[in-house]
Amino acid sequence: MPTEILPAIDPERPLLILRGVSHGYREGDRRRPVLQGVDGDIGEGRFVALLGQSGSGKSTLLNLIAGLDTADSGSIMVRGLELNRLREPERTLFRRRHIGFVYQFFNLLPTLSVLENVALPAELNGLSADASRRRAAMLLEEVGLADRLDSFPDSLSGGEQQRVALARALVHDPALILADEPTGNLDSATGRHVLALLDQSVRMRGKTLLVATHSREVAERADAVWELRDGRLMS
Ligand SMILES: Nc1ncnc2c1ncn2[C@@H]1O[C@H](COP(=O)(O)OP(=O)(O)OP(=O)(O)O)[C@@H](O)[C@H]1O
Repeated sequence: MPTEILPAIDPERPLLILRGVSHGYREGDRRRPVLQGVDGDIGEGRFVALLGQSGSGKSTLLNLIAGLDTADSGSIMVRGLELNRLREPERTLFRRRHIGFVYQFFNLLPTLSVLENVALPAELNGLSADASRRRAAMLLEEVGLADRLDSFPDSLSGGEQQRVALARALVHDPALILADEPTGNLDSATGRHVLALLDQSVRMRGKTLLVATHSREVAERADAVWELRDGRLMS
């Protein structure tokens, strides 16, 4: 698929602007609303924690920002690029190029080695196999896994798998990192380590981070806290 079809993002424009974002899911013959007019802005290099009760719509919002789904109405702009105007193949390219995603259950590919898992997003963005592997190895060293490059994900602990997932989210130098309960499946000490690495990606690499979480500890580290209540953001 040619990468040229993705409209350019403008580095001068605000990183993320949400205006009146609404979304619901079909339930029988009606649509049950989940998000009902979400407004919010995130500037470059900020760490925002997204809180809200179970079922309040945190994952729904992250999926919309990642371009995995299209909002029913409203506007989601990433550096001037209006996601709701993109067609499916463009949204795939947008996500591949500009988003790093960290999931609660890691989502590593079991048949690829640790190094291959991390190198893949860089290769998908057109970097050569050699350069992708070099960059992947460097990031894996930074998260303390230099000696596990040839291991397979199922031989790693949860915390190690999440560190691989974090390296994978950074390898293609995305504009925005989205993390959905990244510490939710880890014990508290391991969760703290992963949180410190996420925080480092903001403080040292200037990355922008939006983390859906139930953890007060994550919220305390963040620059700002968004809380989803009744389909809207309270800040
Ligand atoms: N694909 C889907 N089809 C139908 N309903 C869905 C779908 N995805 C989510 N929902 C519903 O939308 C609501 C919001 O779900 P979502 O996963 O976004 O909440 P959440 O805040 O991330 O919850 P949690 O903290 O439990 O992960 C829930 O009621 C959920 O059942």
